[in-house]
Amino acid sequence: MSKPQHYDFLILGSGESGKYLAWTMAKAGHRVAVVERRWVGGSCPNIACLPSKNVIYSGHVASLFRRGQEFGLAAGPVSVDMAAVRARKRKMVDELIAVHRKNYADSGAELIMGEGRFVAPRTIEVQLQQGGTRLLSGERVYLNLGTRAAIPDVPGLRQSSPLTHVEALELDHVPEHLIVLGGGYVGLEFAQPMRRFGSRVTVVEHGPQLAGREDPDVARLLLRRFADEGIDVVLNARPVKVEGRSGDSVRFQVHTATGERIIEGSDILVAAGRTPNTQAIGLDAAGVNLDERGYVQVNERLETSAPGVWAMGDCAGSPQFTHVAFDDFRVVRDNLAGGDRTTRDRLVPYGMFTDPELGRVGLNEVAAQRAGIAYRVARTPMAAVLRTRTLSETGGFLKALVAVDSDRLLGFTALGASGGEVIAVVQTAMLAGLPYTALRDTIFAHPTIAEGLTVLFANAPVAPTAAVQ
Ligand SMILES: Cc1cc2nc3c(=O)[nH]c(=O)nc-3n(C[C@H](O)[C@H](O)[C@H](O)COP(=O)(O)OP(=O)(O)OC[C@H]3O[C@@H](n4cnc5c(N)ncnc54)[C@H](O)[C@@H]3O)c2cc1C
Ligand SMILES: NC(=O)c1ccc[n+]([C@@H]2O[C@H](COP(=O)([O-])OP(=O)(O)OC[C@H]3O[C@@H](n4cnc5c(N)ncnc54)[C@H](O)[C@@H]3O)[C@@H](O)[C@H]2O)c1
Repeated sequence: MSKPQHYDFLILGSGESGKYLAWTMAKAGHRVAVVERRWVGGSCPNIACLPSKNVIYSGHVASLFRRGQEFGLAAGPVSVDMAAVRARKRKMVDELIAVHRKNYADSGAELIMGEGRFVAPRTIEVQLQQGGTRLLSGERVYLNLGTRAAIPDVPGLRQSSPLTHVEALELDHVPEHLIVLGGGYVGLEFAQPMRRFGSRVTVVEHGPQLAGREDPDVARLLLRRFADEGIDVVLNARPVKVEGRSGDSVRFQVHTATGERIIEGSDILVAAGRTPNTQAIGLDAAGVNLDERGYVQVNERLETSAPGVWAMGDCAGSPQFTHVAFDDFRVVRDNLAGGDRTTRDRLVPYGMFTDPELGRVGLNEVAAQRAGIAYRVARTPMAAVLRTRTLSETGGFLKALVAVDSDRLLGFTALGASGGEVIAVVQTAMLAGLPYTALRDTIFAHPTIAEGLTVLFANAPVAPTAAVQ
């Protein structure tokens, strides 16, 4: 083996955690290299969070266009130009990539475009994008490998060349009939805008409800809203087989509680969870152990089984959100500076960018019941939050869980206009250890969605009389 080029920090994958670590350490004067095979800045700005929210917003505008008369606007027939939707998304992504490249240049961190593979402990061979190879070693090595769409083992599915979120974000036409496999985050965030662009959409979910980790009242409302928009949802569906080719025509056979069902569509989108990018990159040669699902095994300081090697973000089994990957960076950064920061007991908020939008922080009812934690519930319909009247977006509700033996906030769910924003208020109160009464008695600006918290908490939360249905 030729002699590797040595770095103080060698980072495999330029995702959320890796890029911030690279920029921070390079600015502090360290010699830093980041190896990235495709996406400058990782998934979030290129193929995940930000482009999907960009396209979702175009879908929202399409829905407002259709509702134009309701707002006193005489709208003609709506036509959707998917190539223009894509162009707007691409422009945003290009601008974000430029910002990333500038951050690399300004910080002095070296970005090496190519596929990395371990050939020895803390030593990576890179198949360079422009051809050739480079051998690199690191005093400290960080894995920020991310995940990719999992393709369930359904006969014919892989052969049908299904869309994943990557290809779905690059469509230049509206699919005639999109079948979405999976009713979780990705499935729901794609199903609704595609419907709003004019596609027929069928969501096939093998669980008993949409958004499986959420309370049934959240799932029911989303189901009703999807039905109102003309999205067909098949629950408790066991995929049997797929025939045909996505982009042309597909025939999807599913087994449901009421018997076999054939769904004929033009395209199929796989949104059924994630697979970590940890295979065939020599992690065994590096002494890095994986767990039974293929994620890198780490302790709460994100140290792997190999000395001098850390893992961060999705590939380390952290909750799969960009804000969590960012916090993984902060854990590593602070410990490098001599701190003692861990991933334990993090208060992780969630936002699902459906319409109505879902925001959640802390416990919901199913999680509290599963953990055997007693709680009281405060609940108010979004229609009682006056701002929603001004928007004609009155669907949804606010729901808070409060301890039984104190006024401590246990969790908060907002399903409705700005649901992903208003949770930040409750999250901050939870972090500060404030009782719910502090929010009840705060003067919030009128008319804002946050003002709804005073409405929500105006009446003392009550203990649930029965398990949530
Ligand atoms: C459609 C979609 C929408 C999402 N929306 C949101 C959202 O709104 N909010 C939110 O918080 N989260 C969202 N997520 C989740 C979020 O995108 C991920 O949790 C986050 O991007 C994970 O960041 P990461 O740094 O762990 O990995 P990534 O950003 O995936 O970075 C890993 C990088 O490593 C590179 N890589 C992998 N292997 C190698 C190798 N061998 N050599 C070189 N490079 C390699 C990959 O190319 C990639 O760029 C969404 C996910 C999807 C799929
Ligand atoms: N707004 C956001 O923050 C956001 C958006 C998109 C993705 N994400 C992250 O990415 C992760 C992955 O998203 P996802 O939607 O792929 O996964 P997910 O776990 O959220 O949902 C997958 C869904 O597919 C279903 N499913 C799995 N296999 C199936 C099969 N064979 N047949 C039918 N249904 C099947 C599951 O029951 C589940 O409901 C999310 O969990 C989340 O962490 C976040």
